[in-house]
Amino acid sequence: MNADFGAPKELAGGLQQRRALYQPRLPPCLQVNLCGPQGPTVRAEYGDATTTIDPSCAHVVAQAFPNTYGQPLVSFVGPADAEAAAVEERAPIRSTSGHPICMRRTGSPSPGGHNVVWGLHDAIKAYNPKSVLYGFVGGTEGLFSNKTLEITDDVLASYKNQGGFDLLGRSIDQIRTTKQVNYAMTTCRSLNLDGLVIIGGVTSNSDAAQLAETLIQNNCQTKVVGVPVSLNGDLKNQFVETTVGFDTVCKVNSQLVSNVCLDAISAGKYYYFVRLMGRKASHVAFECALQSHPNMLILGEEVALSKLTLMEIINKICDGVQARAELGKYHGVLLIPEGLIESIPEMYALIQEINILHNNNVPVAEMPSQLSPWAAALFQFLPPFIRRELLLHQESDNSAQLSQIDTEQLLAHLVETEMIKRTKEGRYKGRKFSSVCHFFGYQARGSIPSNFDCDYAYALGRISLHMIAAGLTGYMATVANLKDPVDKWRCAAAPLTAMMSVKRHLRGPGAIPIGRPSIHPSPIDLKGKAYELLREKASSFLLDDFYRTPGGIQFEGPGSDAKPITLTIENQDYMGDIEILKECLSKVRTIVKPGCSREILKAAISSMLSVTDVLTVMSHPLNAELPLYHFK
Ligand SMILES: O=P(O)(O)OC[C@H]1O[C@](O)(CO)[C@@H](O)[C@@H]1O
Repeated sequence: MNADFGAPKELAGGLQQRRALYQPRLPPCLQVNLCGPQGPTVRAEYGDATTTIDPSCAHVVAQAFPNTYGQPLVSFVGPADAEAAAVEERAPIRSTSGHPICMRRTGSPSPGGHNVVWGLHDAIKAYNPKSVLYGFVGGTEGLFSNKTLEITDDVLASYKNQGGFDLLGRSIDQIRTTKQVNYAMTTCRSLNLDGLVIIGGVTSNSDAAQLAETLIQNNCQTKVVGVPVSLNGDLKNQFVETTVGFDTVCKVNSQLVSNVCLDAISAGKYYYFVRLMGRKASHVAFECALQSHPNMLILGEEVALSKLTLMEIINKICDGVQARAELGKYHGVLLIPEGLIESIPEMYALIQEINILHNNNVPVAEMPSQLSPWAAALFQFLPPFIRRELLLHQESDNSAQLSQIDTEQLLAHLVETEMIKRTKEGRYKGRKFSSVCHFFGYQARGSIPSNFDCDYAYALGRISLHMIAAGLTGYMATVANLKDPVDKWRCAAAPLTAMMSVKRHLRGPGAIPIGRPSIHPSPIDLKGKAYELLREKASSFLLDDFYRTPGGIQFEGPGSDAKPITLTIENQDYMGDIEILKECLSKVRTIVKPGCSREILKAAISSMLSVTDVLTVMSHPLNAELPLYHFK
């Protein structure tokens, strides 16, 4: 374990130091703490009782969480003057911010994670300066073994608005077994904690729900609160619009992808196969495609829905390569999510067989010989590097180690083989196919967080304190209206059980046990507006080299308040966007002549504006009137 957790960091002059001075903007209801130590506090308002996201399993969730199921939604509002409480009258709070992370799935470092701790610290001190905030060093293992670091202004100074999660670190990814839960409970008791804040994605927050329930059952007073932090962007539901870290990671990766696009078109000789992080869901790859317009994007969700086989995917890519060759183009960029491999039906079945062998403690060297005949045949067909990677021990959610499987190399290898075959058969007459592979994974995770992630994370940290102060347990801190400026954000808390569902999955041949209730990753909405837009543009992306260069993250000036396209589009209120529409029109005015045809207008809009703007213009009720409206 790193002994230097919490040690002051030397910040590079210029940008890094300047970022440390950035003061996150606060949603209105949280600004009250700025009124000074005697100022009023935030008030919790209780709404309707909740059930679960999937009503068909409400009874299972209710049974598993008898004390925390059905709790009401809570929203936080500014104070009523009469209720203003002097700081001195409030009892101090002892809270910790655990980062129960680790392993490989949830809780991995996400840009913005430090600001949750900072927000919580500032809120706890504003609540009562005598309150104490501890962080568990080394993540979950620090929680189990009660290794804490007191978070103070001095400790935080060089971590504000900085990337990574090196303030507290990470270890394993779960608080799940009875032993682990008991260790956590012992720590909560021995520190006499009022609250435990768990920062992470779907897995960490599912574990938080279980811990909250267990603590109540064991009369432990510590309140457990979850905070949605995950670069994967897959903790998304009617209560949670996005997770902290997703915006930054997509911006960094979009820049890298667009750099590769420009390189591809400049050199004109390589196909770049780029794999992006995101676990089972493809949100990161999807957002990066909307930002940078690569030639192809293979979404895991599409593959799973259409049950595309590996060879069908390869043929689809080869058809694209061939269509481009007919236009004289021998370069291109293809994006894939790391979860693609598990979305391919036969690969999924193979991975499941390997998992069963792992669960039965079969030595890795003996596994290939114990596969079923069809799985063994598929396994033998795969290149040796993929075989080795597939045999790695699975993650705690039974999935393969997705970050370690070079799916982009597998696809590039099979595409090359197929293109050679097509050449030999006389079906392809173009130049030799050449590929270069990349995995854009870890390089984005430690990035300096965007303004959006800084603000969002800091607000969630502050909300956590108000949740603990209100006595909430088994809840997640949430912020609504994220697509709008911060002064329109609404702060709330939603019961973790309300986000749960139960998945049925096979654990052994023929067995049909029911999974435990948990928060599951949300896939891309294949009926959503963003996906519809991407589909509309797919053939133009494939053939026209419609690359877009969003550039690096901006911290000041134009672009510094840009939000994820998917977040914006899915929450777009077209009627309310007349201002954006007008702005789009004024940009278009500079390149098309009055009275031009609708097609030219559409092309101009597409080439000049971001996809968000295009969608805004094209879907706006005034769209039908556009030429008249604007050009008369
Ligand atoms: O750092 P590790 O343990 O390799 O974890 C990698 C995993 O973490 C994530 O970056 C975030 O959950 C995933 O996209 C990836 O599969």
